[in-house]
Amino acid sequence: MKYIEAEYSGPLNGTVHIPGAKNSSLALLAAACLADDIVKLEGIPPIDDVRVIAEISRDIGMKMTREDGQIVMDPRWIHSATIDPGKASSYRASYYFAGALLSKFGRVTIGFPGGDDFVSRPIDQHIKAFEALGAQVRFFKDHYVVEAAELRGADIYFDMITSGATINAMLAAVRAKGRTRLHNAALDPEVVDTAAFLNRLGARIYGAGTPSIRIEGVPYLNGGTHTVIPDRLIAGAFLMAAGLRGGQITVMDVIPEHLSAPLAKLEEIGMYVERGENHITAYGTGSLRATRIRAGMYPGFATDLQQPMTALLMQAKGKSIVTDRVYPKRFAHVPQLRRLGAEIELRKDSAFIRGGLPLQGGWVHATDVRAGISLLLAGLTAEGRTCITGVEHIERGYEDVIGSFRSIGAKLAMREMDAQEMSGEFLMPG
Ligand SMILES: CC(=O)N[C@H]1[C@@H](OP(=O)(O)OP(=O)(O)OC[C@H]2O[C@@H](n3ccc(=O)[nH]c3=O)[C@H](O)[C@@H]2O)O[C@H](CO)[C@@H](O)[C@@H]1O
Ligand SMILES: C=C(OP(=O)(O)O)C(=O)O
Repeated sequence: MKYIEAEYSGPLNGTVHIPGAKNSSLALLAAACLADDIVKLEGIPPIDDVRVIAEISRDIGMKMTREDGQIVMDPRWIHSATIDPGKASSYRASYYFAGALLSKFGRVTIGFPGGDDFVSRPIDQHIKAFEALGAQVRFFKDHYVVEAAELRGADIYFDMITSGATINAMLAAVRAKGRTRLHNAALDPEVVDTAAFLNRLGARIYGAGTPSIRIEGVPYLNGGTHTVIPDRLIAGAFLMAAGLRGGQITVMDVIPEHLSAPLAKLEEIGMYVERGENHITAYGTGSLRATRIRAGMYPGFATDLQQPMTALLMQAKGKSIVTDRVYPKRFAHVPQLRRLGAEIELRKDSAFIRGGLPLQGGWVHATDVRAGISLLLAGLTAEGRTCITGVEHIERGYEDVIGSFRSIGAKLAMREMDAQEMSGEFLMPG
């Protein structure tokens, strides 16, 4: 079994090129099914979730190849809208295949979504959107079936702001008959990116990035080329790393506006942030102030950044509080951080952090991609060796986590467990 070994590293300094966004890529790759000709996508990261999509694409007859850094998708020969339950449940965004295949096939059979486990991740709003457009949805043990003889435009009111259901409703409505209006839509950059991509193929989506999106159905979509937006979550975590020990990190090829809320927090706790046109530099000043984080939907502080932020706030003297309004139970990283000596209490859906305490290396387990990054950052500030298992979760979102952090001076290595380590002595649950 693989694990990441992290050692105390001192200030981190350097420049990191930020890859295309995982969460946008997963939507765009499924959205390519809607086209009637070849689609080329630039900047899709070669991460594990994308490898699963390549397998699904092969199963349904969509040719997917990587040529000169572009992903080329040929949706003209798709012959099946049945997605293997095992593959669907090995990542979260498989649900986009339901929205993307429905208008062409009238019936999609697909396994339940997997992905990071935050206690509860319902898909009722996706189902509500499909039903509003005229589909019937039936549930079975390990899969569900979405069926619609014809999709007709409708008004859809989301009960809460959800990026996944907003994108999925757009995918289903693009080739529906007539006008669809999405109310209380998510504002996330990934929603805007998916709409921009579909519009490039000939879709008519208006208002993406606002709470009201209007979609005028079209009978077909052309091929085309699109570049995925940069990964704001990877960028955010690197910028936080600059604050750990007073370093200086520049993230290149980003859209600084996508990170407004986290950057404001970094400044609030005493870091210095310089915003360029397509880059951001964060400077750690060596002393951090405690603060209050309330993770919320975009443009709020991203739930996917509260875990690396927690690792950073462990370095800020005083009491910080982190609350997650999107996933109130998303604190699986906390018991693991405690194993390194962190004093963090979980009360009423908030983490109360007593910062400024020394950390001591140990064995910890990453239960999801951002928890893994949180543990990695903490490991870089702990005395001795921190060993992080659950690497497969981190690799769902990062192409080369070791290489990219090493390029800024982090002492990290990928290791294989030896016989003694495999005996389980080090793998006690949190
Ligand atoms: C692949 C992908 O893009 N994943 C991201 C996406 O997940 P995902 O698309 O699953 O998250 P959503 O934006 O849909 O979820 C937002 C909130 O709505 C709730 N909800 C959502 C759908 C639904 O049918 N019913 C419902 O109650 C969720 O429980 C959550 O509280 O957005 C999350 C919130 O920014 C991020 O943490 C994930 O990294
Ligand atoms: C929650 C995340 O991913 P997913 O929705 O794919 O599980 C994440 O990227 O932090």
